[in-house]
Amino acid sequence: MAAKKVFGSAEASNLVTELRRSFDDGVTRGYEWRVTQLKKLMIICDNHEPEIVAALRDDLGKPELESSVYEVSLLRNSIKLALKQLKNWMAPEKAKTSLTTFPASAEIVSEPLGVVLVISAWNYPFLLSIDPVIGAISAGNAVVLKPSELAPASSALLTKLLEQYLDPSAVRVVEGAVTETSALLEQKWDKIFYTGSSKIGRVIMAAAAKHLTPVVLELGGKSPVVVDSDTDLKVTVRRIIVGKWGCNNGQACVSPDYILTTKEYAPKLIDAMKLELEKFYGKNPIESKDMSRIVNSNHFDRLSKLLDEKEVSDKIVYGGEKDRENLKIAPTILLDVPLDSLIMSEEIFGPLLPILTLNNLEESFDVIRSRPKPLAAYLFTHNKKLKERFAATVSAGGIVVNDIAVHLALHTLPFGGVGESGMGAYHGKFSFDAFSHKKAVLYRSLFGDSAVRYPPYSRGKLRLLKALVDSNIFDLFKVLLGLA
Ligand SMILES: NC(=O)c1ccc[n+]([C@@H]2O[C@H](COP(=O)([O-])OP(=O)(O)OC[C@H]3O[C@@H](n4cnc5c(N)ncnc54)[C@H](O)[C@@H]3O)[C@@H](O)[C@H]2O)c1
Repeated sequence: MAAKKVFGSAEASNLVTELRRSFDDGVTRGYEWRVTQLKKLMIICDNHEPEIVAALRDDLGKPELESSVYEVSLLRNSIKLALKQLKNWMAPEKAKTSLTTFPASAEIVSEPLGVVLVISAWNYPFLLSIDPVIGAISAGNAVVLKPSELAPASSALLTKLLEQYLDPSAVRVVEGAVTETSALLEQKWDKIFYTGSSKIGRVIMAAAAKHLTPVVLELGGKSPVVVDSDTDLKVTVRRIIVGKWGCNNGQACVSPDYILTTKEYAPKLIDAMKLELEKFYGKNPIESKDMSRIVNSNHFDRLSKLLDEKEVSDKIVYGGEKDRENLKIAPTILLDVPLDSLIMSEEIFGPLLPILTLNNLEESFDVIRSRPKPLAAYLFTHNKKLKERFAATVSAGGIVVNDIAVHLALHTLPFGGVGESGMGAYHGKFSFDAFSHKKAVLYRSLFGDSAVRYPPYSRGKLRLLKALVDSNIFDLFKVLLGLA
C-alpha cells in the first residue's frame, strides 16, 4: 500500500505560494475564468449527482431526497444565480460625490481579496464546501478547500471532482484533519471562511489574528422554537419534525435545538408530535430509511451522554431507542429537563428534542435572551403582534416565523450568525461580497485647483473650507460674497 503523502507546513506554504502566483498573474480576475469555473461546478452537480448521493449515504446514511434536494439542488441554484448575476455583481457601483470633492466622480469597486481558505463541516459536506467556493470564485479569488475528515467519502469525492474539473492553478482541495488544517492555518490567507463549531471557531480566529486575516465564522448554537397555542397544530408539528429529523436527523446547524411552549399547551403538542412522527417514520423509527444515521461513534456517545444524564433520562416522553452498532438514535422528545443539564448547555446536533414549559409564552423571550445568541430562532403562531415582537426583539442569525430552516434557501437573505453563532454571512450576492474588498475609487479632475486648502491658512480659508466640508451652500455663498 502506498504511504499517505504528508501535508505539513512546508507543503501548505508551497501551496499558498503557487496559488498566490496565479492570483498575482491575474488568472482568476477575469469574468471568463470565473464563468468557466462556475460552469464546471454545474457540470459536477449535473453529471455526478448519483456519486454524491452515494457518498452521503456512506458517510451519514443520508436519504436520497435530502442529498439531492438539500445539497445538490441548492448548489445548482447558487451556481445558476452567480452565472446570471456575475456581470452585475462585478460592475463598479457608482457613488455620489459632494461639494468637497467637486469636480469628481466616484465608484465602489469589488476587488478580489487574493488567496482564500474555506474550511467546511461534515453534516452537509457538499453544500457547505462548494457554496462558499462559488462565492470565492465568483469574486475572483484563488481558493483552497479543506473538507471535513469526518465525512471521508464526501471529502474524497470532492477532491476527485474538483481536481478533475477546476483549474488546478487556482482551486485546490486539501484533505485532512487537525494536522493538515493547522499547517494551513499557519499560512497567510486573505480570508478564512470557516464552518463548524464555536469551539474550533475560536482556534481559527486566533490563527487568523496572527496575520490580521479577516474571517467568516459560520457556527452553530442552540436554536429555539417557540410554539404558541394560537397556531395550526398539525402544520406546526409537521414542519418542526421535518426541520429536525428530516434534516440530517438533527445534525444541522439550523436544527431546532429545544422547544418553548406553555405548560397548558405542551401535552397537546407532544401528542400531535407522536402522531405525526409515527406517520412519517413508522412504529420503529430506528429502522426508517428516511432518516440519516449519527455520523460516527464519538458523536453517538456524546449524544448518549446527553440522554443518560441523571434527571434527564427519566424525562423522555417519546423515543430514546439507540443502536450503537448501526449508529442510529430514534427521534426522542424530552419534557422539562433541568436548565443546567448538559442537554440544555451544549448544542445538541442530533435527534434529541427537549421541550421546556413556561407559565406564559412571554417568558420565552427571557429564556432566549439569557442564552448565547443562536444561529436561528423560530416561532409558530397566528398572532401578528407576537410575530412582530419576536422579529424585532429576538437576536439570532436569522428568524423564521411559521417554518424551520427554509430561510437558508432564499438567496436574497444573508445567512450567518451573530455573537456566539458566528460572524459574517453568505448566500447569493452576500457570498460574492464576503470574498470581495469594497474598494473606494475617487476620480478627481486636475482642473479647478482652489488655493483654499493650501497654506498659508487664513480665517477666510477656514470659513470657506468649513462651508465646503459641511456642504453648506448657503454659508458658501455668504463666504464667497464676503458676507461671512
Ligand atoms: N453556520 C453554519 O452554516 C453551520 C453549518 C454546519 C455546521 N455548523 C456547526 O458546526 C458544528 C458541527 O460541525 P463539526 O463537528 O464539523 O465542527 P468542527 O469544528 O469539529 O469541524 C469543522 C472543521 O474544522 C476542522 N477542525 C477540527 N478541529 C480542528 C482544530 N483543532 N484545528 C483546526 N481545524 C480543526 C475540521 O477538520 C473540519 O474541517 C456545529 O456546531 C454546527 O452547528 C454550522
